[in-house]
Amino acid sequence: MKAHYQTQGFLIILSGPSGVGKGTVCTALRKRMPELAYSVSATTRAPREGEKDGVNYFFKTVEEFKQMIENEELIEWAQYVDNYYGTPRHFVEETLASGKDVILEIDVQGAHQVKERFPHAIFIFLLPPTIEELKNRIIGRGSETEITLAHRLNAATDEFKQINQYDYVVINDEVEKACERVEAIIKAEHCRVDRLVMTE
Ligand SMILES: Nc1nc2c(ncn2[C@@H]2O[C@H](COP(=O)(O)OP(=O)(O)O)[C@@H](O)[C@H]2O)c(=O)[nH]1
Ligand SMILES: Nc1ncnc2c1ncn2[C@@H]1O[C@H](COP(=O)(O)OP(=O)(O)O)[C@@H](O)[C@H]1O
Repeated sequence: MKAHYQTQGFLIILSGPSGVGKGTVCTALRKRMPELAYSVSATTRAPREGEKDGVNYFFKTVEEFKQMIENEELIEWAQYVDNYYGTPRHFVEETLASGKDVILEIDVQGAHQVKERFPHAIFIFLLPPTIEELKNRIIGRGSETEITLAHRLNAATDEFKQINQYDYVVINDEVEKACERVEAIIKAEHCRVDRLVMTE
């Protein structure tokens, strides 16, 4: 008898409201788990100070983004507060096939689409300890005007309602603790009985 784990990598979805700390937790997680591949999204949003094309996002014009949708180059895409965001297909499929796990840091609408196409993906909802803290984090980041802040908080109220569609919830009270929880989830998922492959 030979036992081994499934050789295809796992698709991990880290989602949750804007400002909860998805980017921060993902960056810290990649330090803890360098074997985890991170999918860089395409967006029509303007780069923030310090953001680099191909590192934080692939920055696209609306025309370029629409062409990517047309060519089926995205596994999911969503319009979020006036901009388009989407996950390039090629990198995700190639990396999973090579046996590496891939993490997507995407909004709740996108996570919903991924669930339809990749039902075995691992869905994690990152939750702020309180709404007040969520607001403070968005304000603290200094990236929003009063109007876009209000839009993001409104979107968050709808996003919380989707929490039951996720496999796991991780409260982002402290970055390191949240990372430990996500790491524990990924490691446990690798040992699930339905991931086991037995041969003679
Ligand atoms: N559906 C989808 N959402 C994405 C993607 N990339 C980023 N997002 C989400 O879009 C929202 C806005 O992202 P961004 O403007 O960078 O703001 P921030 O995440 O709040 O810093 C966030 O909820 C992101 O997680 C993607 O490829 N697909
Ligand atoms: N656990 C935490 N405690 C305090 N501040 C945090 C925590 N996680 C993230 N932050 C801060 O909150 C803000 C939003 O985080 P960010 O990673 O940009 O969120 P998201 O990617 O979900 O929009 C940033 O200023 C970040 O430094």
